[in-house]
Amino acid sequence: MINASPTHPLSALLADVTVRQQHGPAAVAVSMLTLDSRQATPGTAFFALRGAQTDGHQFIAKAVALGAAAVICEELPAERSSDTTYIQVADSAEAMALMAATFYGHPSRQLRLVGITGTNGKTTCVTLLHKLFRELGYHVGLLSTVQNQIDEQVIPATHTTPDAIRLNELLAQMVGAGCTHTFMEVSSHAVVQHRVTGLRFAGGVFTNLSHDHLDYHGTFDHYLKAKKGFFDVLGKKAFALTNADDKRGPVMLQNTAAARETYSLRGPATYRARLIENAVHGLHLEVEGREAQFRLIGVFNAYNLLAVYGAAVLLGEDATEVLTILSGLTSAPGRFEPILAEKSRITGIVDYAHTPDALENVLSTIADIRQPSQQVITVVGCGGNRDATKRPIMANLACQGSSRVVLTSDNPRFEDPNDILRQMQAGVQTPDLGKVLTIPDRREAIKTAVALAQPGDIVLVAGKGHETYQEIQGIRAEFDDRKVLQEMFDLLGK
Ligand SMILES: CC(=O)N[C@H]1[C@@H](OP(=O)(O)OP(=O)(O)OC[C@H]2O[C@@H](n3ccc(=O)[nH]c3=O)[C@H](O)[C@@H]2O)O[C@H](CO)[C@@H](O)[C@@H]1O[C@H](C)C(=O)N[C@@H](C)C(=O)N[C@H](CCC(=O)O)C(=O)O
Ligand SMILES: Nc1ncnc2c1ncn2[C@@H]1O[C@H](COP(=O)(O)OP(=O)(O)OP(=O)(O)O)[C@@H](O)[C@H]1O
Ligand SMILES: N[C@H](CCC[C@H](N)C(=O)O)C(=O)O
Ligand SMILES: [Mg+2]
Repeated sequence: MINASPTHPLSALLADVTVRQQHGPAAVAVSMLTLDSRQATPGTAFFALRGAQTDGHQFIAKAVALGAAAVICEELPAERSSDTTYIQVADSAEAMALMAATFYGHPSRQLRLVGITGTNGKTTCVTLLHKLFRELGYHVGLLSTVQNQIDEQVIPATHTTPDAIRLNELLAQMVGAGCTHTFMEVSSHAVVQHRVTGLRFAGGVFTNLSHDHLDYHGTFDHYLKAKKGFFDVLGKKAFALTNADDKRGPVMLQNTAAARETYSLRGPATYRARLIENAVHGLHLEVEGREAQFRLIGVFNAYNLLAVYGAAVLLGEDATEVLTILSGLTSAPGRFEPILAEKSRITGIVDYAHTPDALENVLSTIADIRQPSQQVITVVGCGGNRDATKRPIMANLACQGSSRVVLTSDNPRFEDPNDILRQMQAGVQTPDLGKVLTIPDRREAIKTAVALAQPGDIVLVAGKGHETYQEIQGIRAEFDDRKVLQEMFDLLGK
């Protein structure tokens, strides 16, 4: 983690940290922070984190051998170097976040930082907010699954929410570039791993909660608590905006000190909207008494638009101006992105639906806007080394909403793709068996779906959205659903 920040005395970096034990001088100079022993150099502070795969405490000696000036850990090693200062804390990840914020000069305090959390819709909302605030004339930062941005400058993203060191480094760059606002996704992993601890948020937004990541969180209740943890620590000057129509929406705000605000398409709320039409050319909504046409499609996007509208108004923007700009915006890449076959009028849709709820929403949106003559052919897979319990559910949902389904691979990672596909097949009900094909190679699967499509039909390719790779055994090979779909339209003369 290279940075150009000046050197800080360790004692200054510990200002917000409760130290259990200290061995060595606190005046030692720290020029870099890292959570990876392999990145340690002289002057580095190394944080020993307990991870999902391994325990960073095992690598303390390695970091010290590479010159680490300080080690922050939960358990002190028995053998210690006299050239290194050892700090024992209750939670290394928490200490890392607090120290990273101090190291980078608390950039979140110099921005209006808004975090969006929820199972689905985070990328869509932060991307819309970034575009909206750019059009409103601000310098704006973005931290999202697809990419990070400072105004129009793109900085590739490795995570939905970066680790605390990288996150504060990026926020500091945003401040340096004159940004006044930053919109970021807050994943449940990020909350649990203290990636956002110590940041000052101007607001938090909740989209929805449904089945995902049970591999990591263990139970739905733990997953809910992770999301709620974000609102629990918001300050009293912040706003907490929640989806009143989601069963878990009100729960999120139970223990927050922030101002409680709500949005709803169904009942009373701070920000209310009414669906007038969900059509192939976009949504027609009435938002707080004003009618507006939007380019985004699907009732779920009415929620995203309303959340964005509410957040913008809570940040002090003019409601009419916000609506006018929002009505012209397009969605994030790979979210209900159309790929059209000109000759055959087949509509390809690439969408990042990788959870049961997202897939159900996308398919019901297609059902709402399609003509009765249009058949829906769905290509879908489930990620490897991720929540396996969603596999049979997603296969069944694909069958419920489609005339034909091609089950295929989606980043099998270190799992055998055939195992994943067998688990998906287990969710297919007997009457649906005839409509399902299983083709592990994603390119072949898309080709087959295009070959099956009749003129005018709809081919939904779900799960990878903006992703430009297929990850197999740790290797990412180039793969873009949008390009492959277009390639197959051309190849098959559609
Ligand atoms: C499950 C998970 O969240 N893992 C994250 C976690 O890694 P980990 O717990 O597996 O780490 P580990 O391999 O056990 O290692 C423990 C510690 O030892 C250190 N180490 C390890 C080896 C060594 O030689 N030296 C050394 O110091 C590691 O740097 C680490 O600090 O901490 C790492 C550092 O921050 C992350 O990069 C890593 O993200 C992995 C790559 C990942 O795939 N995460 C996904 C699941 C994730 O975070 N997703 C969410 C979004 C989900 C959504 O959008 O819905 C996200 O925010 O991106
Ligand atoms: N408000 C919503 N409710 C339900 N489903 C949604 C909503 N918004 C988007 N979706 C569906 O979820 C998919 C992912 O959307 P998006 O990328 O905005 O979510 P995300 O929360 O950022 O996901 P991730 O956790 O992977 O970062 C979309 O492609 C769409 O299928
Ligand atoms: N943020 C999610 C994205 C899943 C996207 C899907 N294509 C997959 O690879 O499983 C995750 O890392 O679990
Ligand atoms: Mg996202």
